[in-house]
Amino acid sequence: MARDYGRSSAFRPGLLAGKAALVTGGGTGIGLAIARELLTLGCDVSIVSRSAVKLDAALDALRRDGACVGRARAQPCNVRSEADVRGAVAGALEAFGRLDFLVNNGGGQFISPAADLSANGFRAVVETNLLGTFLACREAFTQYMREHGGAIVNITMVNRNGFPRMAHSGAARAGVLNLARSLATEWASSGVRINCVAPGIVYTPSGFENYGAMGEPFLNAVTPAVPCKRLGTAEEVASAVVWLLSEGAAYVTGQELSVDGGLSLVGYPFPLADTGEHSAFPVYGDAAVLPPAARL
Ligand SMILES: CCCCC/C=C/C(=O)SCCNC(=O)CCNC(=O)[C@H](O)C(C)(C)COP(=O)(O)OP(=O)(O)OC[C@H]1O[C@@H](n2cnc3c(N)ncnc32)[C@H](O)[C@@H]1OP(=O)(O)O
Ligand SMILES: NC(=O)C1=CN([C@@H]2O[C@H](COP(=O)(O)OP(=O)(O)OC[C@H]3O[C@@H](n4cnc5c(N)ncnc54)[C@H](OP(=O)(O)O)[C@@H]3O)[C@@H](O)[C@H]2O)C=CC1
Repeated sequence: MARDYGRSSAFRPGLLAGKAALVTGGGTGIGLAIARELLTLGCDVSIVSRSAVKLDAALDALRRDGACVGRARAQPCNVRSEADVRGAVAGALEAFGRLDFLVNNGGGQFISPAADLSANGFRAVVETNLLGTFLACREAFTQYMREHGGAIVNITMVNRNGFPRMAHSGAARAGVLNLARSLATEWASSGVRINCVAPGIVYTPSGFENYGAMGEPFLNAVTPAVPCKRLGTAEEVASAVVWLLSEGAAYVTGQELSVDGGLSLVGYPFPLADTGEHSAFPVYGDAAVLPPAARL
């Protein structure tokens, strides 16, 4: 029987009652699923992103959702803007009086061979994913968590072997993980934990719209490469985020949890065939000993 993951939770009801969270990119896809899960467990949630239209639609859906127990609010914020991020954290605190949890989910990238990336395109992706995460962490810490403790989860990406055609994003996400490790140590004395969740390929209509015509061929190529033979759901990512925020993860900090159906165990999100011809790759020794099947 199909289960409605969007309206139920694997966690006990009321688990996060009396807590408050800020979720960046909380109006769509994975961020919206995280907001919904937190609200279902009794947490008050501020969602922020650039588009007021997306935020309004999300807020409307969350407020109509009978499973959402906590209070929801929204505030436009571009995480690349220091002033916006400062205002988003201040707004969340003003509304709910506390900020126990921060989820840095807002982000993204575009597909491009590295050789074609402009400096501005590289900068846009690094600013969105790495600078934006840093700014939100710093503001949450200085405005509230330094005195009161808290838990932070950053959404990164399965990319430990790099991410061909998304080199800008792979570099930024690796930076986010290293940032998390530094902050986990620096801020431990304030009772702040910080971890990352690295999704594999998760189907979100909003996320894949971003890739236009390139999205479908990618899906066709990647699904067979996942050991679980399917893509992930936003709710599967949200569930991992909630566990890391919860007191059940009290001894976990500075870590990255992959939610990827095993994809990180077997290679790249992009099939190697997609990275071009390899006949130019040099050989040392006698190339003639390699049978045809050993050299494509
Ligand atoms: C199919 C593979 C899936 C793999 C798994 C991953 C899935 C996901 O992550 S799903 C999430 C998808 N959602 C998003 O990515 C949404 C957020 N993304 C964005 O907003 C943009 O990608 C952004 C991060 C680049 C920010 O855009 P914006 O601030 O609007 O950027 P500008 O228009 O100011 O452009 C700056 C710079 O970047 C170049 N650029 C932007 N888009 C593209 C593109 N599609 N292709 C090539 N270049 C692009 C743009 O040209 C600018 O550079 P210059 O022209 O040199 O000034
Ligand atoms: N889906 C997948 O397979 C994977 C996704 N991820 C990451 O997970 C996160 C969520 O992705 P997903 O839900 O799939 O896709 P979405 O496109 O639905 O989510 C991206 C969200 O980030 C927000 N956002 C983008 N740029 C900014 C910005 N500058 N300031 C504030 N908010 C911003 C967007 O809202 P708005 O446009 O209103 O600003 C949107 O809500 C992203 O960081 C994504 O890269 C990682 C690995 C795989």
